[in-house]
Amino acid sequence: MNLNEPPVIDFAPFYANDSTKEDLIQQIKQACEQFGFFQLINHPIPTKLQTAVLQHSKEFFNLPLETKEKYNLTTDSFNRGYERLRSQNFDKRTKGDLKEGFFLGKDLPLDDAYVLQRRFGQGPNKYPSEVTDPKGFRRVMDEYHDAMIELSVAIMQVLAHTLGLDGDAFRDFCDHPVAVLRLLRYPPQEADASGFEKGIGAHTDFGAITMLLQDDTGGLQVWNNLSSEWVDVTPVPGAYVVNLGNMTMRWTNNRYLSNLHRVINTSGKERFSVPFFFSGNPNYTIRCLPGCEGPEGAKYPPITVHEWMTGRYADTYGRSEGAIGEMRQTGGNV
Ligand SMILES: O=C(O)CCC(=O)C(=O)O
Ligand SMILES: [Fe+2]
Repeated sequence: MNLNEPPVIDFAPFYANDSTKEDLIQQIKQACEQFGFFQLINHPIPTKLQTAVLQHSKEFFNLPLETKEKYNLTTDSFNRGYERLRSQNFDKRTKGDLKEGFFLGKDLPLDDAYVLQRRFGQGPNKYPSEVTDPKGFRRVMDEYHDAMIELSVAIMQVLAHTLGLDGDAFRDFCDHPVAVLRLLRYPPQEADASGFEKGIGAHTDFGAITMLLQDDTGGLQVWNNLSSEWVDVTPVPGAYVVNLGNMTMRWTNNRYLSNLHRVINTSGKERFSVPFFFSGNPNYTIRCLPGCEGPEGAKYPPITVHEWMTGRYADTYGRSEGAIGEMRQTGGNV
């Protein structure tokens, strides 16, 4: 059976641990093969926490530009903080993506072993002090980050099952992971915008899985390989849009798709979304999984998470060794 758009899947059977779990595994497997995208409902993240994240995000983006710029992520090499409008560019025909962002991760002290080793994405957060409740902002973001790591581990267990592996096959990958929370705001596109203008140009994600919370505005689209067209990922209140990143494609030798997606916000109002990128332990080596080789063997050489992520960011953001350049040249995030 072919799907017209990524399916909405009930995650409750994961916790029920009864015969319905096998059905859940099969639904996710099919979605991974056809779209590399699905939506998850009945997951354990409380609606109240999701609402609080979106509210704090909105409040931060409402601050004056010069205040937001104080937290610019280019002031250090930890990849945390504010990313101004049009910083990233996934479509060279435009002046850059029509979105602004704010990156958060696990808030690690400077003497953490991974931070000292300058492992990718490890470091301290930046927290804005100009929002009305700075402590609340920090508490909510930290709590949400922890909860999203737990959900990521659960989804990685299901992915292992879909591939006929033990539930803990990705245990080492899930330890001390690179996990990035990205608050995003998309202003409405101008009515006279060029046909190329995008909130975020077509790209694939770098990590293992992304779990995206979106408001009810709409505008996210995914490529349907079977019908060769963009299809909407229709907002479902409280649901997570889960998509597979490049690492999962490498693990499975292309059995699972790391699929192209983009955002075009023609709604006439601003759109908020919050992707969470789960990219695993920086020292873990991604290699073709047992049973995925096929007759021609592995298509991709082994690579560590640190090397992969550093390379992908350098390609698409023009950064290297922590020095941050202009984020203009990009060949897409594939
Ligand atoms: O905002 C969205 O809906 C998509 C964001 C996205 O694809 C990304 O940040 O990689
Ligand atoms: Fe993405």
